[in-house]
Amino acid sequence: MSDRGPVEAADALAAGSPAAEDPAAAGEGPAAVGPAAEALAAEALALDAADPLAALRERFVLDPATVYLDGNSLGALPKAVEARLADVVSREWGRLRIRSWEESGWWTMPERVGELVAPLIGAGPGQVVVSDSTSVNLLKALVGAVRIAREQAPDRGELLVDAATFPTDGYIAESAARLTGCTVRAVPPEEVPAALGPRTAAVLLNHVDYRTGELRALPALTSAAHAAGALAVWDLCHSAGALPVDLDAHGVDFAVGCTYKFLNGGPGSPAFLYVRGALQDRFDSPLPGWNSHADPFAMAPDYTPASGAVRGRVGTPDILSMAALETSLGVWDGVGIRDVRAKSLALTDFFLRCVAAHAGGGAVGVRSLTPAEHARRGSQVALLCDPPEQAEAVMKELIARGVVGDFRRPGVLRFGFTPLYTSYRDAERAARVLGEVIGGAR
Ligand SMILES: Cc1ncc(COP(=O)(O)O)c(C=O)c1O
Ligand SMILES: Nc1c(O)cccc1C(=O)C[C@H](N)C(=O)O
Repeated sequence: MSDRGPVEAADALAAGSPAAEDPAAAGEGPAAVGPAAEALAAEALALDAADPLAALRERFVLDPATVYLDGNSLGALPKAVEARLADVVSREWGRLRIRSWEESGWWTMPERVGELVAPLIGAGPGQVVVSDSTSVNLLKALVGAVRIAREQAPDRGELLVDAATFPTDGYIAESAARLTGCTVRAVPPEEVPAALGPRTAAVLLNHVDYRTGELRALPALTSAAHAAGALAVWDLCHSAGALPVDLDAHGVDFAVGCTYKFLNGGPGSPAFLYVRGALQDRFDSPLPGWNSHADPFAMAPDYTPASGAVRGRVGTPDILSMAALETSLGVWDGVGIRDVRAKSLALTDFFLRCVAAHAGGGAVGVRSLTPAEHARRGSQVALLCDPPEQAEAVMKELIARGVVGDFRRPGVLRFGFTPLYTSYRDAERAARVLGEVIGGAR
C-alpha cells in the first residue's frame, strides 16, 4: 500500500470489494429528512424493544453520550472486571503473594481461560490456551504447522499467506519461513484453492478482513488446504466472539486470535492459540519455554514438552490481564454465539440501510466495502470515502460528535458492531451523524 497514493489505493480496495457496486449498501441520493428519518428512528426503537440480547448491554460500562462502534479494535469494559482486578491486586497479590500461583489458581490460568474461549470458537476441551499476543501465537502456529507438514513430505516448502492480511501476520509469516527454510507467497484468499499444490506446507488466512469486513469461507478453504496435503492456520481476531467459527467441525489445524476485540478482555489482554487435538503430540513449538515443559518445576536442563494445550505456553503468564479476560468472559453466561451472529447481521443490515438513507448527497461520498451477502460479512461495516483523503477528517469529526469508529488507510471508515452492547439506536444515530458530518462538508 505504501507505494500508492490514497486515491489509487482506494480504487484498488474498492475494485476488490464485492459490495462496491451495490447501491443498497452505498450512500446515494439525497440525505433522509423528515418522515423518512423519523421512520428509521422509530424502527430502531422497535428493534431494540424486540432484541433478545438488549439486556446484556447492562453488563458493560458505557457512556450514554457516546455511540461506541470500535469494539473490533478494543472491546468495552465489562462491569465485573473492576472488582475482580481490585481483588487480584489487593488480596491475591497484596496479601497472598507467591501463594497465589497455587491458591488463587494463577499457574493454570492459561488453560482454564482457554476453556472459556473454546466454546465461543467451536473447540472441544483441551485444545485452547490463552497466552502471549496474537503475533507470538502466529509464530508458534506457523512454524508448528510447517514442521508437521514436513514430517511426511520434507520438500513442502511454501507458505501461502492472505495477500490482504493484517500486517503482523505477513511479517511473522516471513520470519516463520526464514526459520523453516520456506518461501512465502501472498495470494488473495479467493485464489488460494488454485495456488495450493504439492509444495504447499501451510496456508495462513484471516477469517475476517480487518479493513473491508469480508468474511472468508473457512470451511471450504480449510478443506482445499487439506485436499492438497497442507495445514490450515486461521487468524480469528475479527471473528472470535462475533460469529460462530466451529473450528472442530471444520477440521482447522491451528488458529490464533486476540481477546481484546469482541471478547472484551481489555487492552493487550492475552491472545489464544488453538491446536487441533489430533495434532497436539506432533506440535513442535518454536518457543519451548519452561511453562510448556511437562514438569516445569523440575527445572530440568532438557526440554520435554507437556501434552495438550499447555504445550502452547511459553513463559510466565500475565496474571492481571488474564484475570480481566477471565472475568470479561463471564458476560457470555447464557449467551449463544449463534444469537450474537443473528443480531450482528441484523445490526449491520440496519446500519447499511440507515447509511443509504442518511449519508447521500454530501461533498464526501461513502460506499460500503463490506459484502452485502450475509455469508461474506463479518461484524463490521467499512465505508470507503470519496475522496479518500477526507476519511481521516470525517472520522475525527464523528468522534467529536460522539460516534466512535476508526479510520484505516487509505480512506476507510470502520464501524464495528458488538451485539452484546450495540443497540439499533446506536446504529441509527451513527448513520444520522455521519450524514450530518458529510453534509456539513458540502
Ligand atoms: C487480524 C489481526 N491479526 C493480528 C493482530 C495483532 O495482534 P497483536 O497485536 O495482539 O499481536 C490484529 C490486531 O491488532 C489483527 O486485527
Ligand atoms: N491492537 C491495537 C493496539 O494495540 C492499538 C490500536 C489498535 C489495535 C488494534 O487491535 C487494531 C486492530 N487489530 C485493527 O483491526 O485495526
